[in-house]
Amino acid sequence: MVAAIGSALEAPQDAVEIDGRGLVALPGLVDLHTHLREPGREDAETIASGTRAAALGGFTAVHAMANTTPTQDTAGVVEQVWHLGRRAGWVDVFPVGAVTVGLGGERLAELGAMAESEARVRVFSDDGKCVHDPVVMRRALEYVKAFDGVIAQHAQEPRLTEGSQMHEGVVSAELGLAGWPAVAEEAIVARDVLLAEHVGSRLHVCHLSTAGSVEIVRWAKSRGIDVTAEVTPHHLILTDELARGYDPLFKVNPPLRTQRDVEAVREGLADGTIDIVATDHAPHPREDKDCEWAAAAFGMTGLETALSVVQETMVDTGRMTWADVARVLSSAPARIGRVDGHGRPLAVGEPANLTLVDPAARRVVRPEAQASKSVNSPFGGRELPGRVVATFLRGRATVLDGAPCDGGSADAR
Ligand SMILES: NC(=O)N[C@@H](CC(=O)O)C(=O)O
Repeated sequence: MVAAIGSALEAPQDAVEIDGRGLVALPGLVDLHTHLREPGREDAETIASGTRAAALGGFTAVHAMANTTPTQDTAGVVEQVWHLGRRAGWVDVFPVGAVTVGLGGERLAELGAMAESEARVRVFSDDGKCVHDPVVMRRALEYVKAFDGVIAQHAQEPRLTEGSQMHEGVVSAELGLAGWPAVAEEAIVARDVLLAEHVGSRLHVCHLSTAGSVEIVRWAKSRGIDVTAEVTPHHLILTDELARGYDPLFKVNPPLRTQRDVEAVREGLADGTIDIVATDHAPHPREDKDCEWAAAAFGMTGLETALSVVQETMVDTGRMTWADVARVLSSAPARIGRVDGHGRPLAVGEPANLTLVDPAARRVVRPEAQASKSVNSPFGGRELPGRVVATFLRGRATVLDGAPCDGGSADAR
């Protein structure tokens, strides 16, 4: 808990002192969209390794996506993930529940049991797959109203994206790779905001990536529809031009779009149409990325670079203040996920979930030196601004001097 704020405070003798000159203090960051891969793909990431990466990125809470093996579609599996998160001790792990059994898109999973479980699930998503059947989506939206849950939709019309490899446009035509058209995202976003309005429920749009989706969400909000949206760091900075080298590090779902889309999502984030930045940290082992483009997995890591990318694209360009960063990376995701004790203002009596950032620092990203078990970062070798100096979870340092406090977690080493 924050005991006091001010200058010339009486600190206990054994207190650790940190020189905060030049640093920005943010409420601990909250990620609404992380793939921790455990259970099932511990070769890509474990809850311990992924949450250690999260702490190094300045996070104190992450939502763990449901596309694990077994799927997080029962109270038993979400409780297992929740317990493993507690045991690792780096951040609070909030499991996301699957919307449908096995992400199959047909039968609703046991949403109520997951909500009532020890994990207290409030965010439900088939992320990686779209809940494409409008009747199933409608039922899910209706069902979660009972416990103030939210459906986080991976907006991808499946028929329009069969075999898709990258954004459909000039570059895909030139490279001869099957395209993933913007309309495949926008058609689902448009349908879902109308469904959310119809049943009076809460909708969250995962990794929104096109200019058209920004316009639809802007329209929906102006109509009073209860919709929120996220953008990933990579969609704020990278474009489909990067596919020209056929390097699968740049293969991701939804795909990297055009410069016009990048401009639109930046503008949408700055004006509040897009509520949050979420990492969509999607670790994959080398063998799933060191192969030809068409065979490679979709996804990129992001927990350890997210804050730097937001600084580069939004703060250093003058589009947002650090107070806005606290909103889009902490208070708003905490509110959408209905998590207690995170995303709170830095004030006396509040839990000391806190991140200290040095905005003047610069560093070259070295994926091999990161804490994630996987190295599929699209930023390897790139210089980015900002450095997380310290992270505190309920007053306990998880990161100090930019290094993990491994004593905090027996499982994480
Ligand atoms: N974002 C990605 O490219 N990949 C995600 C799931 C997905 O959204 O396809 C993953 O789980 O790897």
